[in-house]
Amino acid sequence: MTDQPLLSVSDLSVSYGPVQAVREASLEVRAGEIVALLGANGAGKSSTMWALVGMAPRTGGRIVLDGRDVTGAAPEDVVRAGIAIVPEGRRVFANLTVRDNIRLGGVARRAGDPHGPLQRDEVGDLFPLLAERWDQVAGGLSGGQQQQLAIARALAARPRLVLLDEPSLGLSPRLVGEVFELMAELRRRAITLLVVEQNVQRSLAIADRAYVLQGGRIVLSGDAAEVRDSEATEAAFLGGRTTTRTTTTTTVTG
Ligand SMILES: Nc1ncnc2c1ncn2[C@@H]1O[C@H](COP(=O)(O)OP(=O)(O)OP(=O)(O)O)[C@@H](O)[C@H]1O
Repeated sequence: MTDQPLLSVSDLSVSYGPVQAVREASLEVRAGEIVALLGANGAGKSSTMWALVGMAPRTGGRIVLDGRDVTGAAPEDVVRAGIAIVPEGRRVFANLTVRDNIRLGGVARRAGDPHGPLQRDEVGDLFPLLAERWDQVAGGLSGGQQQQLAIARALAARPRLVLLDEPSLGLSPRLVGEVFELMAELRRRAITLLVVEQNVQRSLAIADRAYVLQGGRIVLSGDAAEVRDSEATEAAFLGGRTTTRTTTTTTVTG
C-alpha cells in the first residue's frame, strides 16, 4: 500500500432538485482495502456511490482516483480510469450468455491494459459455476449466480476499484453468506472494494474500515471494529432519515 489513497473524495454533495442527498462527504479508500459505506435507508449511500462514477447529480466536491482528478468526468471515462460498479439488483443482461455479459464488461477496460480480456479460466478460478455455464444465458442463472456474474462483469474491466451497491440484497441467507465470502476472497486477491450494505454486522466483519452516513453526512468513520463498537453507529441506524445530531467521529489515522 502506498501513502496516497487509491480513491480520495472530498466534500462531495449530491442533490436531486431540492432534495440534498449527500452533504459534503469526504472519504478515502486505500489500495487493497474493503471499505464499507453504511447507513439507514435514505442516508445517501447509493447517491454517494453513483456520484463517484458520474451518475448522480453532484453539486460539489472533488473525486481523485490514484492521483487523477475524475471529478465531472463522463461515466465511461471514469470506468476506463479504473472504477467499476456493480449495481444493486444485479442487472445482468438476461438474454445474453455468461460469456457475452463478461465480454461487455471488458469493453470498458483501461486504455493500454496489458492483460487483455478476462478469460474463461480466470473467471472459473473465482467463479467455477460461471465457467461451467459459460455459454448459457444469464437469465437462467440463480440469483446468487447472477450476482456472481454482475461482479465478474465488473472485474472484466480490470478495474482498480470495484464499487458494490447492496450486493447481498434480496438473496437467501445462504447466498448472502456466499457473497460476503466472495468479497473476502476478492480482498485476499488485492482487489479494492467500496461496498454499500445494509447488512451492517457482516459488512464490518469483512471490512477494513467503514464510514457511516446519516442524513447525507458522514457521522462516523474508522476501523471496522471501532465503528462496530461505537454507539454512534447504532444511533445512525435508529435515527433513519432525520438530520444528524451525532457528531462523534473517529478519525482515520495512518
Ligand atoms: N433519483 C432520485 N430523485 C430524487 N430523490 C432521490 C433520488 N435518488 C435518491 N433520492 C433521495 O436521496 C436520498 C438518499 O437516497 P439514497 O438512495 O442515496 O440513500 P441510500 O442510503 O442508498 O438508501 P437506500 O438504502 O434506501 O437505497 C433519499 O432521500 C432519497 O429519497
